[in-house]
Order: sequence, then structure tokens, then C-alpha cells
Amino acid sequence: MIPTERMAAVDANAAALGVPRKQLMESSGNAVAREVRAVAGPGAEVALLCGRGNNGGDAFVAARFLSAYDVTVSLLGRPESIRSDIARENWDALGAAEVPTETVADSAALSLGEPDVIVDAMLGTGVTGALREPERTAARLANESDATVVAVDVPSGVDADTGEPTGGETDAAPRVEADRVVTFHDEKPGLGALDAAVTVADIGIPPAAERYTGPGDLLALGRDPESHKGENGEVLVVGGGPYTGAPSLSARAALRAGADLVRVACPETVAREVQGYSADLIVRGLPGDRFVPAHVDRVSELAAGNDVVVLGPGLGDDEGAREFVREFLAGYEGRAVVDADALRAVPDVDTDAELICTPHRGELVGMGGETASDPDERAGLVRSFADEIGHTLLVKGAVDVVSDGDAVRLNRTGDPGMTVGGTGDVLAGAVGALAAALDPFRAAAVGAYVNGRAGDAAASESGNGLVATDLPDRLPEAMRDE
Ligand SMILES: NC(=O)C1=CN([C@@H]2O[C@H](COP(=O)(O)OP(=O)(O)OC[C@H]3O[C@@H](n4cnc5c(N)ncnc54)[C@H](O)[C@@H]3O)[C@@H](O)[C@H]2O)[C@@H](O)CC1
Ligand SMILES: [K+]
Repeated sequence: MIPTERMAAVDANAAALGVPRKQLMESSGNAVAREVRAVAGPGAEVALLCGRGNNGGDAFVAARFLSAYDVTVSLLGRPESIRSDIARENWDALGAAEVPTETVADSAALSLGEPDVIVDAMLGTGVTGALREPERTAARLANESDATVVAVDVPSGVDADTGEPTGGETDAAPRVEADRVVTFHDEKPGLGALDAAVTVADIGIPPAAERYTGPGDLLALGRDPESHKGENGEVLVVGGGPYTGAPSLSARAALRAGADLVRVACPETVAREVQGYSADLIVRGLPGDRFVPAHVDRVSELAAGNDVVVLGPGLGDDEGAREFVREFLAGYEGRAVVDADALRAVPDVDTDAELICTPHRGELVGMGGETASDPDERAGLVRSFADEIGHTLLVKGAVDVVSDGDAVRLNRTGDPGMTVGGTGDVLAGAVGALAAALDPFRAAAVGAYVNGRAGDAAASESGNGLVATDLPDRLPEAMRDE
């Protein structure tokens, strides 16, 4: 089962793996033709109703695979209005294949005749709102016809995620009532509820497009261009004590990963140094040189005004800091990224907070989790441990494993040079900023992907001389969709 949004991401990941969309369209069209062959023998009359999006493009391809049939391709709209290059190229290819085509500019010109099969390729997952003309009339005619109606991907006017009419239940607008649906790659959540036979066609999307993060995962980042300061996330980094570099790196990474405001709560002894790292940070010094339980109230107060807390960078592993983490988490109900020395406390604390834990394999074991050398086995172990602790895990390694206890995603961006100290602090900060906008699982997966990409870019310049401070400023480029 794959929701529409995830399908678009997987599609983009497939393209990055060398299987571009036009190739997928070829496979989709081929699958549609196969479905037509399953319902009618050679010579049968087939009417293909095609929209101007890629759903229509699938049918242009199908028509080329149906040379043994009496095929008519009807384009609803003008050829100039075909929306993508790949659909237009397939439209143009129909001429060479001598497939009869017609264009239907308005509904008055629509007549279907008496075909044996109608292929509904008007609208797929790109539909918005109720069917407009001429699709609306075409859907009504298809529903009234005696032909077997084969829908491409999803019946036109049906929401693939919900199965509901796109115009809403109260709207009298018709949707296509298909006899059969040939959908691509995986079952869609909304199709099960329909009174139609659903075929899932494998269109050659490599399993790696789903298994690993890729540029498609960045589609989740689409920011609202109208947003104001503060709407893209406020992050509080809680760390420092024995180390000053760690909280500074996390904070800088959070800013570069898109947070609007980043505050750092740290012992006053290191506050000046953290502030010196970046004038863009708001630094709150706490009495003393280490975190202690007496700081919990003040930090909780600060945390309440933020979307996400990044807890742990540079905290140190003394008993006071450990107790601080336990008491803070016990009372915190928001979202937090937990890293480094704060990780050990997580399995013992009863908290209502929503946590993203970012251990490396050693820290995972320290938390009570297990690891394995076989990647599949390791992924399974991470998943069940995430389920057990009730939080999202991002386990760092040559291949990172992300799981919320249900879904699992692997990430293979990143360079061996990134084993240098501090890159984990950058990751935690980036995930913190992302978690202000995305759910924990996606924030972790996208964070791992972009952090690794920033590392790859840095390594291409500095090789093994890469240092963690090279990474934050490379995040914006790494977050850009290819
Ligand atoms: N991995 C994928 O996602 C793949 C998708 N493919 C096909 O691509 C389809 C999605 O393509 P598109 O994103 O181009 O979307 P559609 O083909 O669904 O078309 C969207 C276009 O239709 C028009 N439109 C939208 N709502 C309308 C309404 N209510 N009434 C009339 N016109 C309306 C708009 O011009 C819009 O741009 C899928 O359903 C599938 O058939 C396949 O080609 C292969 C792989
Ligand atoms: K359709």
C-alpha cells in the first residue's frame, strides 16, 4: 500500500537511480494494454479517453501496444495543453504508429460510439477537485456505456488515498465507475473500497527507490513561500559543559537546515564561546559549568516556546548531567532529538515526549539495543527496538537505519571521512530543524540524507581532511532537490 505523496517521492528516487519517468510511463502503458487484452480479444473496439497529464500519457503508450485492436485515442483538450514533455512525446509518437487520434475541445463534441472497452486515462493522481468539462461529460458517458471500463492508475475523479470522489461526497459531479483498475507499483489506499477489480502492475521501479532515501524524499520539504519568521521552526539546543563545539555545531546546523530561530541552553562557563561561534544564535547561560537537575525548571521553561529540543550535544557523562536528562524528559511533552550522552537515559524514562534518538551503533548497544553485521538483520533489529522504546531511531553507520517501529528507511549518503568528531552533532541539529516541519520518521530520514550529502560534498573537496565545521554551511545545497 503506497500513498500518493510517497509514490511521487519513490518515482523521483527511481529517476535518480537511472530509471526515469518516461521509462516508467512505457511500462505503465504496456501494463494498460495487457489489461485490455485480458478483457477483449484482437479486433475489439477500444476507446481511450486521455487527459492532458501523465495519466493520459500512459494511455498514449498503451495505444502503441494495441495494434491488433480497433483503437481510437481521444485527447480531452488541445495537444499544446499536454502538461509534460514525456506525455507530449508519446502523443507525437502516435502519428508514426498510425494510431487514429482525435482531440475533443468541448463536451458537446463528445460521442463515444459503442466501443467494447473504454480506457479511462483522463485523470490520475494529479486530480484536484470535482471533474471539470469535458472530463465530467466523458465520465458520465463512460458510466452509461455498456463497454468494460478499464481505469488507468485510479478511476478519474476518485482520490487514490481515500477512495472518495475528488469533488466531495455531496457533489453531484460524476467520477468514473470502473470495472477494472490497473494501478502501478503498489496498491493505493483508496482503491480497496471501490467496486472494481484492481490489478497492481510492476512498472520496474527498483526496490532501492523505496528502501533508501533519495532526492524524492526532499519533496516533503516544500516550504510555504508565504511563511513568516518562526513558522519554519524554533529549535532549542540543550548541551555543552565539557564540550563547547558540539552544541555550537548542532545549533548552526539547525539554522542551516531551515529553522528560523535557534536558541542554545548551556552552562554559563561555555555560553560566551558558543555565542562566539555564530552571531545568529540566541544563547542562554545556566549557572555552573555542567548540567545538573537544578536546571530542569529553567530548561523546561525555555523548551516550552520551541518546536523541537535537541538534547545531548557536548553534555558529558557525569551523574548530574544524567539525572538532568532523566528529570527533563520525564516532564517534557514536546518533540526532541536525543543524541550523545543523553541517549542512555531514554529507555529508563517514562516520558510523553516524542523522541528521535540518534545513536551510533555503540550508543545503540548502550541503550540496550542490538546490532548485526547483516544490513537486513540490522534494519529488523532497529525496527523492533524502536517499537519497544516507542520512539523513532536513527542509527548512524556506513548505512544509516531509520525506523519509527513500523516503517524502515535506509540511508547511504555520507563519506568515510565523516567518522571525524562532530558530524553527529551536525546531524542532530539538522534533524531538529526538520522535525519542526516533518513527522519524526521523515525528519530523521531526510536529516540523514542531507547530512550525508553535505558530507559527500565536503569530502569531494577535503577528502579525509574533512572536519565537522565544513558541514553546516553545505546543508542548504544538500537540501535542494536535484
Ligand atoms: N510513479 C508515478 O507516479 C507514475 C505515474 N504515472 C502516471 O501519472 C499519473 C499522474 O500524472 P499527473 O501528475 O500528470 O496527473 P494527472 O494525469 O492526473 O493530470 C493532472 C492534470 O489534470 C488537470 N486536472 C486536475 N484536476 C482536474 C479536474 N478536476 N478536472 C479536469 N482536469 C483536471 C490539470 O491540468 C492537472 O495538471 C498517475 O496517475 C499515473 O497514471 C505513470 O506514468 C508512471 C509512474
Ligand atoms: K484514470
